[in-house]
This record gives sequence, structure tokens and C-alpha cells, in this order.
Amino acid sequence: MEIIFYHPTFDPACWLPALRKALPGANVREWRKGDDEPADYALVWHPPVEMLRGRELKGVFALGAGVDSILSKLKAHPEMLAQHIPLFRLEDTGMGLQMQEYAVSQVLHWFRRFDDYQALKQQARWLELEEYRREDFTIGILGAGVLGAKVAASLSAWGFPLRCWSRSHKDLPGVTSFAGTEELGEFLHGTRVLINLLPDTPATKGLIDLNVINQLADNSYIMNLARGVHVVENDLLQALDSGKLRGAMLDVFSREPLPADHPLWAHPRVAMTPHVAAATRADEAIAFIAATIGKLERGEIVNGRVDRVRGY
Ligand SMILES: NC(=O)C1=CN([C@@H]2O[C@H](COP(=O)(O)OP(=O)(O)OC[C@H]3O[C@@H](n4cnc5c(N)ncnc54)[C@H](O)[C@@H]3O)[C@@H](O)[C@H]2O)C=CC1
Ligand SMILES: O=C(O)C(=O)CO
Repeated sequence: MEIIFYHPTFDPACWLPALRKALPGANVREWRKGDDEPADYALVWHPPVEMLRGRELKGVFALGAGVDSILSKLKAHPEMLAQHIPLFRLEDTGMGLQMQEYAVSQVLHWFRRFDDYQALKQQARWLELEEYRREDFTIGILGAGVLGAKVAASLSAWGFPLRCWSRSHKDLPGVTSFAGTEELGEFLHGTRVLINLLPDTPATKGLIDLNVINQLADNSYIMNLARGVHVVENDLLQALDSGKLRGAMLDVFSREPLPADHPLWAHPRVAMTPHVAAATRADEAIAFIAATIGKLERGEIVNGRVDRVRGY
């Protein structure tokens, strides 16, 4: 079995030996420009069109959870990957725990008013603020898939009222489930902390705009852990300035790296990280890919297949 690997930043010196160890029967090589030699599987992130074009592969694995970049490239270059070739993505592979760490720490930061105390500290003011109550701190998770469900489970342990919104209803312990555009308004009404874990698809781009934000509870918070295109950044800034929103924690942006003159950098109630909420962990990703290839070779059912029409 021949496997080709391409990632713009991952170190092949770390990935290739680990892949060979996990797939002892396979020849694994780094793909380089001009390599037209046969391959059965391709493991990729932001692949050049020429790497995949015309290949009769048994499968392509995206080396991340989101497949928006590969699907948008496919839209521009449909010849890159024939329709019948399955595309897979990483399901969890350690990203769930990272998302839990991120979401829990930030929700507790807001709930315990550490942002307000930090602002008071800057004025050297010793002032005891009124405590927030759990029952006024409903957390709404947009996207209740692999990562959204994990984040919900970790927040449930802290006793917050929880709700989620997805395409179809979910049965997650302690979480009220809303589904579809017809239930979005009900989901938003009373949500105090909105956490976004949707995939980037034509249906979700620009979803978090002023209209959506205005339906949240007053003094609410937004945490964007998914993709920058989900949030209309000017609307977010407007809602922060009007006081409707009390704070935002952003990991992803409409442009990455975020340009140095972007107003989000300077906003006192915006915290941010540079798209690091959940990284691909080599060991867990390789275990998932090796197990999936094994099942495909034996003709078994596998997880992680992307529905190219649905867009995730
Ligand atoms: N910031 C970061 O470091 C990372 C961000 N991500 C982002 O997180 C996203 C979610 O990942 P997973 O949970 O693994 O995806 P998933 O495919 O398991 O879950 C997606 C969820 O969104 C819902 N959904 C999709 N379209 C919808 C629509 N139109 N209306 C309502 N609900 C809709 C689905 O029903 C499902 O519950 C990824 O697509 C990726 O963009 C993933 C990993 C790291
Ligand atoms: O896996 C993903 O989709 C990511 O965004 C990782 O950075």
C-alpha cells in the first residue's frame, strides 16, 4: 500500500516514522512537487491541486476536523478529486479535550467576573462585584457534533443550564436540544454564553450577525472556536460597543493572521488566541487514520467520512 503525506507546516520527520510504525505494511512518503507515482491513500492539509488531481485513490484524509478549505478548493478545482473518492476528516483525536479546556476555562473566567476584576485592577480599584448566578448563565452551543458534544459534557459538570443547536435533535445528557432554522430563535432567547462549534458551510457562513446577537440575553458573551467566517466581525464590534455583548473570546477570524490594524486587536472586551483552540495531535490522529485504513481495507464501516454535498 502506498501512502502520500502533505502538510504545509507539520514536520514530516515526526509524522512519517510514526505513520510507518502504525501502518507496517505501507510505504509512506512525503509528497513533493512532480511526484506522480501511484498512491492508495493521501493524508493532506491545504494540498496543492496537482498532488491529488487524476489520482485513483482509495481515500483522502484531511489532517484536521474542518474540511472547509479542501471543499472550497474542490469547488474551484472539481478535477482535484473525483466524486467517488471518499474524503475523511479527523473525529476528535484529542481535539475534544482541548476544546473542553478552552471552553471551561473561558466560561468560568466570565462567570467569576475575572474580566471585570482585571479592568478594576487596572484602575487600582478594590471593589467587590455582585456575583453572577448559574441560573442566569445559560450556555448555548452552536453545533452539537463531535466537539460540541464534548464541550457540552464538560460544562454540564459545572452545573450550568445548557442547550445546543444542530441540524437534527440530539440526545445529550443535561442539554436541551434545538434543531434547524425554525428553532434557532428559541435557542438564542435567554442564551447568555454562545459557543460556536459549527462547521463552515454555505448554510453557516455569516450566521452570527447582529440579528442573531440581538436575540441573545443582554450582557451576553460569544466564544468562537470554529471558523472566522461564522461571525460578522463588524456586527460583533457594534454589539460590544452598544453594550449588548459583554465580551468575546475569539480563536478564529475572517482573515488569519488577523491584520495588525484590525479593530478587534484593540478592543478592551475582546480576548483572542491565534487559531489554537484545538490542534491536531500526531499520535491520536495517526491512530485514527491507521485504524480507519485498516477497516477500509477489510471492507468495514468507518467513521469520519465527509458528506461533500452537505459540506462537512
Ligand atoms: N479552532 C480550532 O482550533 C478548531 C476548529 N474546529 C472547527 O470545529 C468544527 C466542528 O467540528 P466537529 O464537532 O468535529 O464537527 P461535526 O461535523 O462533528 O459537528 C458539526 C455539528 O454542526 C451541526 N451543523 C452543521 N450544519 C448545520 C446547520 N446548517 N444548522 C445547524 N447545525 C448544523 C451538525 O448538526 C453537527 O452537530 C469544524 O468544522 C472546524 O471548523 C475544529 C478543530 C479545531
Ligand atoms: O482541525 C481543524 O479544523 C482546525 O481548525 C485545526 O486547526
